[in-house]
Amino acid sequence: MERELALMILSDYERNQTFLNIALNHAFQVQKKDFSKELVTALVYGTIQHRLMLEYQLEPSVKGKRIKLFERMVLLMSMYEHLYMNMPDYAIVNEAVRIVKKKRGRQAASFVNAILRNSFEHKRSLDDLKKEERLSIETSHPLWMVKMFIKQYGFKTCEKILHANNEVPLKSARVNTLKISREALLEKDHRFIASSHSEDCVFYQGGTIAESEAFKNGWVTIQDESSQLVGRFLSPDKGSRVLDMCCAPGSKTTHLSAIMDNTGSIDAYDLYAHKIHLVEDNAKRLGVTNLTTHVGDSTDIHCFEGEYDYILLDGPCSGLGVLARKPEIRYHDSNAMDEIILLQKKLLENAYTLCKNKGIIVYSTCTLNKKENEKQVEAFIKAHPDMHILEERTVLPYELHSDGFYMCRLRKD
Ligand SMILES: C[S@@+](CC[C@H](N)C(=O)[O-])C[C@H]1O[C@@H](n2cnc3c(N)ncnc32)[C@H](O)[C@@H]1O
Repeated sequence: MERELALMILSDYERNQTFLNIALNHAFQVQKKDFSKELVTALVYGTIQHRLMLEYQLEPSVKGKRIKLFERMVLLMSMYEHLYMNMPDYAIVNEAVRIVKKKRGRQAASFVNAILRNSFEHKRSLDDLKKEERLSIETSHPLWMVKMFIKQYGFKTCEKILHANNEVPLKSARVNTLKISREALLEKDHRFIASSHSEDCVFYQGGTIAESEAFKNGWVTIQDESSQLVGRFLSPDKGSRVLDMCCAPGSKTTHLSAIMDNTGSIDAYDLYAHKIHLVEDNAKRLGVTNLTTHVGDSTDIHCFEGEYDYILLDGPCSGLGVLARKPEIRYHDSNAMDEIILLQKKLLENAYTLCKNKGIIVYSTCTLNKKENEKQVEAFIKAHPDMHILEERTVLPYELHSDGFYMCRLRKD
């Protein structure tokens, strides 16, 4: 049951080039029978997370053969179970053959059977590969990304980042202090434990956070710990005027409201109407009342120029800090990054125009690509000598077992 469902999700992902969480949520919603969500999630995410290693191991047995999409996903998932799930080989092969026979017929099943038996018997060594290629296959990150991280962070740090990207992310949430204190939440539900690194963060040891009473009551919202650091990095004063230029789905906007205790005002923009609805739903659940949402292009907002006390620009980015949560991002086309860098530059330019004198801007991204982070800010302050860096921080994914994040606080004066 779980394996069939996981294969359906993997095939949907592969065919439609969708995001894994979207494919997963869709399948979970339509599935009526009882099944282990945890096992399906582990099979799907694990297969995509380790894809390069799985393909490397299968390559000698499949070389030159045309393989249909469904069979390809069966081979990858079975190889994942073989290498990473501690399952006996006969059980993996029997299940794969049963499923392929049911969906594709006898011939396809015997094809899969032969390939799996052959590749399970002959584990391929990585010893002859160059250092960078070996790291690329071993951790399943494309070679261009490995080279980029080595260049920007050095080999040792790069190695730690890549391994951290293959860990299972913690179930983190932010306590919504508009409704409850962290102490009171911990008292009410012992499945939450406090993080020692930041004041609003808790980790959940129960099932799904979104199904907990605490979530339904608006006491917590799902947010990674490093993302929570961004709101505190801006720390707008109570009663101040705040602009959030790229707000959806609203994790940081609603955090800013909590920090301001619902005082002052927040204008929150996003380019897409359907995403603004998510922000509004979150704001309602969390009891946020100082927020006005707008659908709009933040490179092109002209009202209230020079009037905002605080601006958050948590803009679009390549997402290379969240590869544990969204493993599929690592296989995206690297050329898209140049376009994003240009968009970030335009957004920063407009942040400058909208910020008042002595105002504060926090620029943040969930990527570790320095061209989108340090280099972007460097070019920005060069163009605007009245902007000064107050503090700059990069959180690497292995430091707090969180997403990787970059944040920079700047003042205009
Ligand atoms: C990293 S996400 C923001 C996450 C959000 N700050 C949070 O914490 O929930 C970037 C957002 O920027 C939005 N975006 C992209 N280009 C934009 C633009 N030109 N103007 C406004 N929003 C934009 C995207 O739709 C996306 O929702």
